[in-house]
Amino acid sequence: MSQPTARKHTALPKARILIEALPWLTRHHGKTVVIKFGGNAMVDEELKAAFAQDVVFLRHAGLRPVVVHGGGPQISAQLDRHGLVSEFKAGLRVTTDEAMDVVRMVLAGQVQRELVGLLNRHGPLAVGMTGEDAHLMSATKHFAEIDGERVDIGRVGQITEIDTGAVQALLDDGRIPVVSSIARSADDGHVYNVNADTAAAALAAALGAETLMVLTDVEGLYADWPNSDEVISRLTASELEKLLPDLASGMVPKMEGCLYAVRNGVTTARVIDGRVQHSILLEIFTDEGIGTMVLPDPDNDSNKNEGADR
Ligand SMILES: Nc1ncnc2c1ncn2[C@@H]1O[C@H](COP(=O)(O)OP(=O)(O)O)[C@@H](O)[C@H]1O
Ligand SMILES: CC(=O)N[C@@H](CCC(=O)OP(=O)(O)O)C(=O)O
Repeated sequence: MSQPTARKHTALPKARILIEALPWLTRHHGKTVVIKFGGNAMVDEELKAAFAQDVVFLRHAGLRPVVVHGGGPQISAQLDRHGLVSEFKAGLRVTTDEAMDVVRMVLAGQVQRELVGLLNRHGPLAVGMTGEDAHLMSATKHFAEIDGERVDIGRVGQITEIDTGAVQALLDDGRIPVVSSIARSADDGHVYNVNADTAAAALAAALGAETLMVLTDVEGLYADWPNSDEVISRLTASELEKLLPDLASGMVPKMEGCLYAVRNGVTTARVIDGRVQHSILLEIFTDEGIGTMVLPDPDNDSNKNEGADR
């Protein structure tokens, strides 16, 4: 006779955990969240599977998650197999026409397919697309700026327009769009390689997303990288803007993207450690968060549309 009572008690902590999440879930019900999964965080099979579980959890909890994925290391490995060297300028890959074919093949044919497969283990949810599909992302050629000089870095694109129609239709249908950061050229028949952080931020702003979450291979934005591992836990758009000139490598497009997002209607942009299992749920369900949170300036009306160059 005592068994049912004992079972009830064992389940009580689980019930409490679910109820603790209730205020967050109520606040975010129906909201769009754009999650950028960086190539450097996609290193381990268990981590990738846990990432997919978190995204599916958000979807079943009533949010509208959109995944934008990277794949920098995977592209570099494939270029290497083709005997092509990888060179980055201002955090962006110098992309020859030959390299562009490899970029497209790896992002759309390999990395995106793998994520779609992992998400669809949980049901008919994920649909992969690139920025080429249904005019999702149009771009023109982007020139890097190095020491005040305009530098040609090949087929790297700067997003000029986003048509969110197809993504919204998928979200309305209960699907999880998984987007590769390749854009169609607005002026010739080519395609462009767009940094995935930049693409995620632009898409988050265009969708009017509540949150942009960027998963990477560090704990967050370090105050004095590489000399110290002190993570900046939260900062405003203006504070971030002051730090931008001192940032290096992959953090440049990431933080420019966060700045653009919060200055164009996204409520928070977060950089979190994708090497930690279930980092998305940890970020959501811990009050202080686990990474770096960028917030709009208290009165951000004057900042509208002054974000990063794109
Ligand atoms: N201030 C900083 N804080 C954290 N990481 C930084 C900083 N400046 C440069 N980095 C570098 O940026 C990298 C993250 O960018 P990137 O390699 O492009 O990751 P992803 O593949 O996730 O987009 C980190 O691994 C680190 O080496
Ligand atoms: C122009 C440019 O640099 N494009 C990136 C696109 C992939 C990407 O951004 O991947 P991560 O998020 O893993 O860095 C590249 O070719 O590596």
